[in-house]
Amino acid sequence: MMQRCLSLARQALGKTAPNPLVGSVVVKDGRIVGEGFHPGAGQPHAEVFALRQAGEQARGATIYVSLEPCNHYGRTPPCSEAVVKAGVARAIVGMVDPNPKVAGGGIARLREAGIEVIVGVEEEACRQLNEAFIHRILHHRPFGILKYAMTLDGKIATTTGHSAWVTGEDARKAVHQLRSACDAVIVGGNTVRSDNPQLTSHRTDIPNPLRVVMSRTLDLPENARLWQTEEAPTLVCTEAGVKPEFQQRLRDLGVETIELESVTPAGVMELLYDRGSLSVLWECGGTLAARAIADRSVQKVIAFIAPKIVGGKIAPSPVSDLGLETMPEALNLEHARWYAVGKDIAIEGYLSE
Ligand SMILES: Nc1nc(O)c(N)c(N[C@@H]2O[C@H](COP(=O)(O)O)[C@@H](O)[C@H]2O)n1
Ligand SMILES: [Zn+2]
Repeated sequence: MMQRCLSLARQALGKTAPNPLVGSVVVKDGRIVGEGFHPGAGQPHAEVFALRQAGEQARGATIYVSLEPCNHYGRTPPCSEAVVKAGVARAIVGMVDPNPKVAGGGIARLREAGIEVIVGVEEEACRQLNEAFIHRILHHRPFGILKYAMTLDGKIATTTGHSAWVTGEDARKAVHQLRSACDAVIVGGNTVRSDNPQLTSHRTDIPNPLRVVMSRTLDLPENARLWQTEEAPTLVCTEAGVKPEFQQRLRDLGVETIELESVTPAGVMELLYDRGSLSVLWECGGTLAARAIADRSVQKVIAFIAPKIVGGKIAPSPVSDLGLETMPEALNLEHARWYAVGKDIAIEGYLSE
């Protein structure tokens, strides 16, 4: 049943920021009588949909929910009260809500009302689904994911800068899916000039992230595909007073421009936090990736590795200088795992906090 909650919750991937992904199921006499998920901020929570569908059958039933029911008035009233009012006998909760406004209060309220509560069922899977929400709540920053595709000899392009395509079709589709699950995707000016990317999900049935370009100099092409594709919003971050006429031309094309005091990864992550982002995908080149890692704007790394070799002394690699001199200084990914994606493999893991 908790797995069912998780797959319901996933239906809203990329749509709930700054809220978590949550699914809920109401079970009576071994049969599902109600289910729901949280579709997005401002809309009812998962439990409310599941209880609504269950109606009178919720009385004496068991409710499963992947995140502790909330116990506060936010954009919506507390779910704990809705669960109590519905006369549910038992609640099975995936994980405690790290939001300080909840943090065990929802569970305490249910117990106080005489409801039996079991906490921590499929907890690992529940935590993983909401890793970005947990990070955002605890660190007041979006969760940063660095994604890159490289050859077996660690290059993201040839010595001439040619990079289309390092990996095969399956890995590219996986990246489109990943973009759709994130709230923003960031590149630097170099990537716009060299790759001219679209940075969309390339599908109409899944969401697109906000596309963010970091460029101190605004040395960017007038006809980049980013300004010519309207299916996703675009934000260009630059410094005060840089190329005002070019900024105006971008705005005329529907691109938002913003002047920051300093265009650093941490500065842009702060801006995206203020705008409610949960997860941010870094799809940049090696120089910006190194800066993002150095200022702790990357929490997770997903590397796609293609079984091909390009060689070349000056061919670019996915992360440039981190100032490390010996192998023991290397950043080891925690909880690393690998899996096949078509003919390529993906390795992912977490940078320690
Ligand atoms: N248990 C649970 N189910 C859901 O479907 C949810 N969206 C949440 N979210 C928690 O409540 C906070 C948001 O509240 P509002 O949508 O503003 O009313 C969010 O931060 C979570 O703590 N919980
Ligand atoms: Zn709620």
